[in-house]
Amino acid sequence: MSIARPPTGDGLSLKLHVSTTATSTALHSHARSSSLLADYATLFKLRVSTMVIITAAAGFYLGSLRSGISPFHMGLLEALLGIAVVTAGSSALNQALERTTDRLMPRTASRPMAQNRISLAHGLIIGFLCVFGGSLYLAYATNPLTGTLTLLTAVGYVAIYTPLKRITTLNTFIGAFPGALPPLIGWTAARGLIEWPAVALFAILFVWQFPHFMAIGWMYRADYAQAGIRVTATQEPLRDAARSSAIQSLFYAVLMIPVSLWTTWLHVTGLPYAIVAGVLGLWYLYATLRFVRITRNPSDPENRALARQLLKVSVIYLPLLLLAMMLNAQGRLLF
Ligand code: HEM
Ligand SMILES: CC(C)=CCC/C(C)=C/CC/C(C)=C/COP(=O)(O)OP(=O)(O)O
Repeated sequence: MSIARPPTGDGLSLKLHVSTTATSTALHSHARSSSLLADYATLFKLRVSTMVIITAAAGFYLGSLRSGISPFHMGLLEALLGIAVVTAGSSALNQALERTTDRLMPRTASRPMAQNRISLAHGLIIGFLCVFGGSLYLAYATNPLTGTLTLLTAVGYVAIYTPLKRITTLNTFIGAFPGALPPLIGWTAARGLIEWPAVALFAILFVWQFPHFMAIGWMYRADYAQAGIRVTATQEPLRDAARSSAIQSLFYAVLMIPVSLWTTWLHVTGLPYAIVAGVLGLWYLYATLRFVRITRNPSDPENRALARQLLKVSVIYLPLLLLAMMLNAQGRLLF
C-alpha cells in the first residue's frame, strides 16, 4: 500500500505550517470563545440568577396548580425565559454601574467589566436590551402585569439598590424588595393577578435574604470597607458591627419559621410541608445561632468559617423549602 506524499519537502513543511497555524488559530478562537462565555456567565451572575429563576419557577408552579392546570406547558418556558433575560440584563447593568468599586474588591476584581474585557458600551447595550426586551416579551407572552412587575424589579435592583450601596447600610433592606419579587412574578405569570399565596412567597424570600446577606457581609467586610460599600458588617466599631449583624440575622431567622408556614395557613400546602418547613427552619436558625458567636470575639479570623457555613445553609435551605412546597401542593391536588 502506498501512502501519497507531497511532491517536495518544502510542500510538506508548508502544509505542516499551514495546518499548525490553522490548529493554533482554531485553539485560540476556541479559547477566546470559551473565555467570552465565561465572561458572560460572570456578567449575568449565573449562579445567583439561576436561584432567582428557581424561585420564579416555584411561583409559576404554585400559581398553575391554583388554576387547576399542569404547570408543565409552554407558558412556564416563556415566563422563565423572559425572567431569565431580564435578570441577566439587570446583572450586566449592575456591573456596569459598579465596575470601579468591583475593581477594588478581590471577590469581584476579575469581573469582565472591571477588567475592561467587556467594554462599558457592550455591557450597557446588552443590559438595556435584555431588561427592556425581556420585559416587553413577558408583557406579550404572559401578561402586562408580569412584564411591568419584572421591569420594576430590574429598576429597583439597578437604579435604586445599586447606587444606595455606596450611601447607606439600608441598601440591604431596599435590595431585599427586588430580591423577593421573582416568585411573586412567577405567580402572576401563571395567574395574571397578585394573590395572597404570591405575597406569602414574597415574604419568604424577603425574610430569607437577611441571614443570607449578614453572613456574606461579614465574610467580605474587609472588601466592602475597602470599596466604600456600606453594609452592616463595616460599621464602626467592630463590636457594634458584629452585634448588629447578629441581631438582624437572628431576628429574621426566627421570623423565617412562621413566615414559611404562611402557605399552610393559606391552604396552599398541608401538614407534610409544614413539618419539612419547620425542620428546615430550625436548621437555618441553628446555622444563624452559630453565626451569632461572632459577637464573642469579633476580630477572630475563625468567624469567617461560621459566616461561610451560614451562607452555605442559606443557599441549600431555600431550594429545599420551595421543592417541599411544590411537592406538597401537587400532592394535595392528586390525593
Ligand atoms: C439583599 C439581597 C442580597 C444580597 C445583598 C446578596 C448578595 C450576595 C453576594 C455578594 C453573594 C456572593 C457571595 C460569594 O461570592 O461568596 C451572594 C451569593 C449568592 N446569592 Fe445572594 N444576595 C441577595 C439576595 C439573593 C437572592 C434574592 C437570591 C436568589 C433568590 C440570592 C442567591 C444567591 C446565591 C445562590 C448565592 C451563591 C452563589 C455562589 O455560590 O457563588 N441572593 N449573594
Ligand atoms: C427579575 C429580576 C429583574 C430580578 C433581579 C433581582 C436580583 C438579581 C436580585 C438579586 C438580589 C440582590 C439584591 C443581590 C445583590 O447582589 P449585589 O449586586 O450586591 O452583589 P455583588 O456585590 O456580587 O455585585
